[in-house]
Amino acid sequence: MKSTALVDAGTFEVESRERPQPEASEVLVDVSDVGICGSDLHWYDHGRMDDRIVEDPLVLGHESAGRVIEVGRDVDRVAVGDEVAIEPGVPCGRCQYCRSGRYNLCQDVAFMATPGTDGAFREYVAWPADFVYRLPSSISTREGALCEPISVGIQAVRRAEIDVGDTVLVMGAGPIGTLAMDVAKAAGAANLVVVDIVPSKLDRAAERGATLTIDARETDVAKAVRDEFGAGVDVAIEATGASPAIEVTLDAPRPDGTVVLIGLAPDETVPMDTFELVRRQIDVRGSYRFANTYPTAISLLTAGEVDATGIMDFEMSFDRIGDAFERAKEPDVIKGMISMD
Ligand SMILES: NC(=O)c1ccc[n+]([C@@H]2O[C@H](COP(=O)([O-])OP(=O)(O)OC[C@H]3O[C@@H](n4cnc5c(N)ncnc54)[C@H](O)[C@@H]3O)[C@@H](O)[C@H]2O)c1
Ligand SMILES: C[C@@H](O)[C@H](N)C(=O)O
Repeated sequence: MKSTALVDAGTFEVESRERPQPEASEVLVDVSDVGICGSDLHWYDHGRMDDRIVEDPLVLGHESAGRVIEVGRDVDRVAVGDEVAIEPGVPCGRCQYCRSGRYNLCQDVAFMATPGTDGAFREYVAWPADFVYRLPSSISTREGALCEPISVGIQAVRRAEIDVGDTVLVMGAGPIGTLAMDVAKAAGAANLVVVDIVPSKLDRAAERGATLTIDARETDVAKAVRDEFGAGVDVAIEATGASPAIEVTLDAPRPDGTVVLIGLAPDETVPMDTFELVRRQIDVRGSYRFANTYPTAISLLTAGEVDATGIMDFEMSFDRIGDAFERAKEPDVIKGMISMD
């Protein structure tokens, strides 16, 4: 089968590999669509992330979907011919986090497109059947591939415990912030404030339902929020990973409000006014990956509550993966897709 691996920062190599054989509990998926995630771009640009280094060729891509073409002998939850979304992280199933349903915190997880676990930029993936989800006929595999970033949004909204009628600020209108906004709306948020520094992304957020958009380069966000909503927002979700944006997000909630941090700022130390956080009794929560979210993502797509297609800016074929990665880095792009067929 054809596969594309990152061999060094900025260098992909097309490889011919053995087509994988599914084990008894696995399925073989003919991959049809893969989204390009910011972390794929990070691996591509730097060949490393925090203390993890790409030493052996690594297949990127962890937002994927396709068609089941073979099933292992113990598999009965999906069948040959089913279109499925692939959940990219397979946890150990034995640790305290797995056993309590918080498998996103498993320390022994095999997560696609991180050193040691190949991702989906290859023709076929053999994957545990428990981590593939059948897509209804109304959902395309292109949309299904985006169950992954939708799941990041669902996890954050669950962590935020959003209530009906809440005012929610989302910092960052990239794929994660935009999809988190959709999920927050589906969870009952009445006012959705979206902040970014790219005007076209703010326009798109307004088109899909943001009630207020703020350009952080021109406006004092905390003041704008207080002018509009008095004491501040109920919930602020950080989805940029940029230090100045994280600082502003921490300042956005009303007393007793909540901040959920999704954005990763791996090389930065972010100043935090702990006195103010304590005085205003703010809950600051991290949100890491996701657990038990794929069925919800599929339901939200089916109900039309999340618009995955609306964030897709372009689709390129597998043989143009290098061009696609370069295009995906442009600031106006929210999501680039690779069509594997
Ligand atoms: N916690 C997790 O499980 C998890 C999962 C996926 C992604 N992430 C992280 O979430 C963050 C967002 O992911 P993404 O793929 O949407 O990233 P992205 O880079 O595509 O989007 C980030 C957005 O933030 C905007 N931005 C940058 N600086 C800003 C500032 N100072 N003020 C306002 N907006 C600003 C950018 O213009 C962009 O639209 C990243 O840090 C990513 O690593 C975390
Ligand atoms: C969760 C996933 O989207 C993220 N990029 C990660 O690697 O953790």
